[in-house]
Amino acid sequence: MADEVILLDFWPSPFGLRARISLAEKGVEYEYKDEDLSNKSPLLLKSNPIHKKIPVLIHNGKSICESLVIVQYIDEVWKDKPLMPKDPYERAQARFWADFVDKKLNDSRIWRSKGEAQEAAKKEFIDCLKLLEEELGDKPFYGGKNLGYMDVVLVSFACWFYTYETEGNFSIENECPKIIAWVKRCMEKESVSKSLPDPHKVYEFAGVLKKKHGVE
Ligand SMILES: N[C@@H](CCC(=O)N[C@@H](CS)C(=O)NCC(=O)O)C(=O)O
Repeated sequence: MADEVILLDFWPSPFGLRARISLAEKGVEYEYKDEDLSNKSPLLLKSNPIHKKIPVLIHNGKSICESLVIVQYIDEVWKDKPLMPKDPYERAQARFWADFVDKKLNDSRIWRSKGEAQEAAKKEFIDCLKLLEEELGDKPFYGGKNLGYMDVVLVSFACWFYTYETEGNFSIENECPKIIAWVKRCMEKESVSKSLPDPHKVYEFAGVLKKKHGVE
């Protein structure tokens, strides 16, 4: 019997995008369900009762939560085009940098705030990207010759870069040209270019969110 794969997601979510890119890389067919996060579906509440967040992957009735866990699960179940490095040390490094992205890079103050808070967020963001540039080194991808786990984890934020730049009034390419060159390389992969939403649509969405939360 064919696998039943459902993804509970929300279109501009970088976390959901990690699952979408991984499933596309592996060529897995699935049912996509876009959630209204202000009115979460009973299925989402039942499948992720702890955090009540997207993404949730439901594979043959079993739910898997948290994007980093989901990407690793997808990689273990569908073995074609491995995302995780084979070597245990390199795997540990990939997990370390993925954790770094979630703890340090993911900061909505860069587009939601103004003044000092925004400047501080911008500086931290650029500092993080510079460290990530160093980690990439001369490799085409974090995964080496091919797209790997860390590439999937980080590139999911690329559709937000336009919002960060427009709201923060800076150019990521000027600050971190190697990161932008890497994003362009990732976008040559159909799994990435077909998954990432239009950055202008994301910007419009961010504007709506700011208005809703009373940020000018
Ligand atoms: N650590 C989680 C973060 C997921 C997350 O923050 N999801 C957001 C959308 S981008 C969400 O579902 N928010 C709904 C809520 O907080 O109620 C992951 O990596 O999956």
